Amino acid sequence: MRASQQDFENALNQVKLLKKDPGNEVKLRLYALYKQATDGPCNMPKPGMLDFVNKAKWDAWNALGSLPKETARQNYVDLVSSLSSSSEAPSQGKRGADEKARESKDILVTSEDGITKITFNRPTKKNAITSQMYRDIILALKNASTDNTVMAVFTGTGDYYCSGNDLTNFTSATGGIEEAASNGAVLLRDFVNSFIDFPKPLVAVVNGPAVGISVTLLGLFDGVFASDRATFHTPFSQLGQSPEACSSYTFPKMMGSAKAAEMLLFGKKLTAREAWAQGLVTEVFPENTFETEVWTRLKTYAKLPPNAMRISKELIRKNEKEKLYAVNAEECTTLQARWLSEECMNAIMSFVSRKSKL
Ligand SMILES: CCCCCCCCCCC/C=C/C(=O)SCCNC(=O)CCNC(=O)[C@H](O)C(C)(C)COP(=O)(O)OP(=O)(O)OC[C@H]1O[C@@H](n2cnc3c(N)ncnc32)[C@H](O)[C@@H]1OP(=O)(O)O
Repeated sequence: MRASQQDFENALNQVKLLKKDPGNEVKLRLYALYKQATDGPCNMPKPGMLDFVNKAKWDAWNALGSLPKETARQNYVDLVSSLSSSSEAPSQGKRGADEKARESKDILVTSEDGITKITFNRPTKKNAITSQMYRDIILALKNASTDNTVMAVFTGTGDYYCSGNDLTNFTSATGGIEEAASNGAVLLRDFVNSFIDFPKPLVAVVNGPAVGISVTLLGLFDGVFASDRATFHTPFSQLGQSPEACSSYTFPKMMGSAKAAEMLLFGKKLTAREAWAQGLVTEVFPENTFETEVWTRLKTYAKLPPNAMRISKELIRKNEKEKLYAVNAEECTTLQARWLSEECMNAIMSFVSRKSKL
């Protein structure tokens, strides 16, 4: 839900009431988001190099580029509410730019060397994404879009990159199935929009097999580095479901309709090299040197001028944005109906109730 004028005013009042003095970095983010929300993109003349205070303010505001006023307002409200809750929980450590930053159980978020690393961290379930993990990722991307890191990188703990949506999300939801489907569609739309909106380079380090939504999202990434052990599988028809994360648009555009249908309709699982040949993967690395090679590469990329990368990304993506929002909305409406279908319910029940393989 977008922040209303009232939310914004409440946030402004709350800043005055915050008991805990936020650090300079947070103050600068608050300043920049406030200016962007009220005045739009940075219109302040660039201060001289020795005018440190105004230069820091200018840098923070200018780094927001053409972030829409509405989004800046929302980010401001979210930042204030996260500060308010952390002031109520004094045991939480201070957030620094180049240190391990935020942690939740199943999604790890760290910032180091200018990179926000977001890790699917549920290896016993092959990193399947729960409802809470969707929400954690939305928040992590929102924070990373305005902090001082240069890019965001997704990866997985253990042998899998991610096994897609946790198929028990619906069976464990409280309330009726229709309500769960409706809530699921809203959550999914917000989740995918947070990838469409992410302003900095977005990279996936695909350390192992990827299934479902973790594959379809890759069409919204700027770089996909895969181990040669990775596979890419979207078994939507088998699950009685339909594609999401704008893949009904990005996949045919990227690989042509025949190859997109092979994945999205017939559920063909691709090897890393096949995915590379279809343009879904940027580069494939041998498993034994994968981590070292990829992270060395990413650290080099993270030293490139951040504003240039952000502006170039905006140029590459901006003509597609409205289309992507529309595709996302339509896919979510379609899925909401699919989740209530017999085909889908049967598929989910058969996964949930499958016998032990022993
Ligand atoms: C209130 C509403 C909330 C809604 C939330 C929003 C909804 C957004 C939905 C977006 C649409 C997304 C679609 C998709 O992503 S479709 C793809 C879904 N994923 C799958 O179909 C994969 C299912 N899993 C498997 O096929 C196999 O587990 C896999 C091939 C991945 C691995 O097989 P393997 O034999 O190697 O390992 P296990 O099967 O023994 O798995 C180990 C344990 O992990 C559990 N597991 C794995 N994947 C999932 C999953 N996707 N969901 C839930 N659990 C998963 C598996 O059950 C094992 O658990 P146990 O050890 O406890 O048995």
